[in-house]
Amino acid sequence: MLTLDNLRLTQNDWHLEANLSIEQGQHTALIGPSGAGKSTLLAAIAGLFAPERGRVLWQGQDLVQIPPGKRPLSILFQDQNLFPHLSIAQNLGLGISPRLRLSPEDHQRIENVLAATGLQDLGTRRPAELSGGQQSRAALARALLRNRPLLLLDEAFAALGPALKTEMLHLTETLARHHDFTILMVTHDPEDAQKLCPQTILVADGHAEPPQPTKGLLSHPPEALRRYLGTPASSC
Ligand SMILES: Nc1ncnc2c1ncn2[C@@H]1O[C@H](COP(=O)(O)OP(=O)(O)OP(=O)(O)O)[C@@H](O)[C@H]1O
Repeated sequence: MLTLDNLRLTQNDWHLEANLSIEQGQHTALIGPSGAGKSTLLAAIAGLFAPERGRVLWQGQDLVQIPPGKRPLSILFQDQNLFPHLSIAQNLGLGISPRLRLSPEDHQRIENVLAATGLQDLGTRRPAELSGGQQSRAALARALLRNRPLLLLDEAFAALGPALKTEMLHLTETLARHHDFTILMVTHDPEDAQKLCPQTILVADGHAEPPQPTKGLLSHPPEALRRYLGTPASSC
């Protein structure tokens, strides 16, 4: 279980508070107005942003003192952060050994995740030689190889066209179910939340609310969400 306990994040005069839990294996969307703090919340969970107070607990262990690279999670951004001068297989290998000292078993694991993400035979290419969708697959492959139980997606597929984005969401869901990953996904698209996430955290007005069923939240949005979605009050 992921628990945000009395968490408070601050940047200048902006604040966000969170008191909530997410069961292991759940797929949860974060949705809310621009600037509400969705990315900052993910960054705090990942250890890239220090909270003013509170705890981030995974399976009861407080992560706040654990450096980002050692936390039980992977984070995917829209900018896939692949090293341009390395092949895709080498980019993946860095996740196993920063000096690319890889055993035959490591090479086999890399081949396996490339196959699982539909990138078999593309491991020798550099990122620039892949399409946007294939680069997204490579970033997902890297997260799979890390095999950390919590997967944070910060608008990871937002730059892809609608069909490709849906394909990536389905692939992510299938692989996450297979590995029993817990997913937290920031999205601006309510349809993404509905496709992948049975529950959603609303981030608005200085609070990250406990998760609610996505369907109910989107069909009866509270005022802050209605303003953000542009839903007329009469339709609710
Ligand atoms: N480097 C920074 N220095 C100071 N304030 C920042 C910085 N980055 C973000 N903020 C502020 O922190 C708040 C939360 O920003 P954040 O990017 O987390 O929101 P968001 O909900 O992810 O927005 P969006 O949907 O537009 O990506 C905003 O008010 C923003 O202006």
